[in-house]
Amino acid sequence: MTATKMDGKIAAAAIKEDLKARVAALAEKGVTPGLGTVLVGDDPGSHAYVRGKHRDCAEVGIASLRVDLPEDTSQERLAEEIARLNEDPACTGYIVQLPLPAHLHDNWALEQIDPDKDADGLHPTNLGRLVLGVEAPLPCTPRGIVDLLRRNDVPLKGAEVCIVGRGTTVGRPLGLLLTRRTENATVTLCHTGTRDLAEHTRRADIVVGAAGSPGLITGDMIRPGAVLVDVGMTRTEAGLVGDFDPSVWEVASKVAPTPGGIGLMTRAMLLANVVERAEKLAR
Ligand SMILES: Nc1nc(=O)c2c([nH]1)NC[C@@H]1CN(c3ccc(C(=O)N[C@@H](CCC(=O)O)C(=O)O)cc3)C=[N+]21
Repeated sequence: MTATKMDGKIAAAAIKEDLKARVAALAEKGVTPGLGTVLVGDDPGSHAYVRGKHRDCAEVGIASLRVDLPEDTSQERLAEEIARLNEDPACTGYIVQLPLPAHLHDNWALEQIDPDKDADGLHPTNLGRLVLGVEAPLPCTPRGIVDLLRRNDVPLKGAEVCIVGRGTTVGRPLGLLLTRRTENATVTLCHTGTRDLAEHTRRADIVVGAAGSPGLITGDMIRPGAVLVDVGMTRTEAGLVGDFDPSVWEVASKVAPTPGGIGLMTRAMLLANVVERAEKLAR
C-alpha cells in the first residue's frame, strides 16, 4: 500500500478563494480586514514565514501592516509597538512572530496582545476560552489540522488520535480541539516522558507528529491504514524534514506531509481568523 497525500496546497487554495469572496463582501460594508505582524530580529526562517503571510494577505485582499524590529529591541519598545497595534483600528488582527529573541519572553508578549485581535489564538484568554468551550479565535495549526482531515473525509467522531508533542501552539491545544463535543475524538497526548511511544502510536487511527524530532515515527510504529498528520518541521541539509520517517508511506492510508501539508493550512487559518474578526466588527 502507498498512502495518498492530504494536500495542504489544494485545501489552502480553496480556503483562500472562500475568504477572498468574504473580504469582497466586507468591502461593500466599508470594512477592510488588516493583519499586523511583529517580527523581532533577523532569523531568516522567521522572515520567510512573515513574507509568506503578507503574500497571502495580498492574494485575499487583506491589508497588511508590518512591524520589523531589530534583534536588540527592549521589552519596553516591543510593548509600545504591541500597544499601538491594540489601538490601531486598521489592524483587525495581528501576530507576534515566535520565537522571540531570548531576552524577550514569548508568553509575556502573548499576554500584551488584545485577546480580540489575537490572530494566532494563543493569548491565554483565548486558550482559556478553548478549555471552557466559549467562542474564540482558535490556534491556527490545530484548526488547520482539523480542517484538512475534514476535507479528506477522515472521520473524527470516536477516532483514536495519538498526538506526539505537548507544545503550546500545536499538541496541547489540538488535544482540546479534538475532544470538543463537535469533534468527539479520543486523544492520547504523548511527549518525551512517554514510556513506550510505539505502544500508543500503534493503537491510533490518526497519528499527529508535533514533536519536532526528524523521522521519530517509523512505519513499524503505526497501524496499517492509519491516517498521519506531520506537523514536525526541522531544517536539515536534506531540506525541511518532518516527524515521520518516509517508511510510513507504505503503511498509512493518508498522509499530510512536511512540506506541502499543515504549514500551508496554518497560514490559511491565520487569514480565516483575521477575516472572521472583521466580520464580527461589521455586524
Ligand atoms: N506567532 C506565530 N504564529 C505562527 O503561526 C508561527 C510562529 N509564530 N512562528 C513560527 C511558526 C511556523 N509557522 C509556519 C507557517 C507556515 C509554514 C509553511 O508555509 N510551510 C510550507 C513551506 C515550507 C518551506 O519550504 O519553508 C510547507 O510546509 O509546505 C511553515 C511554518 C508558523 N509559525
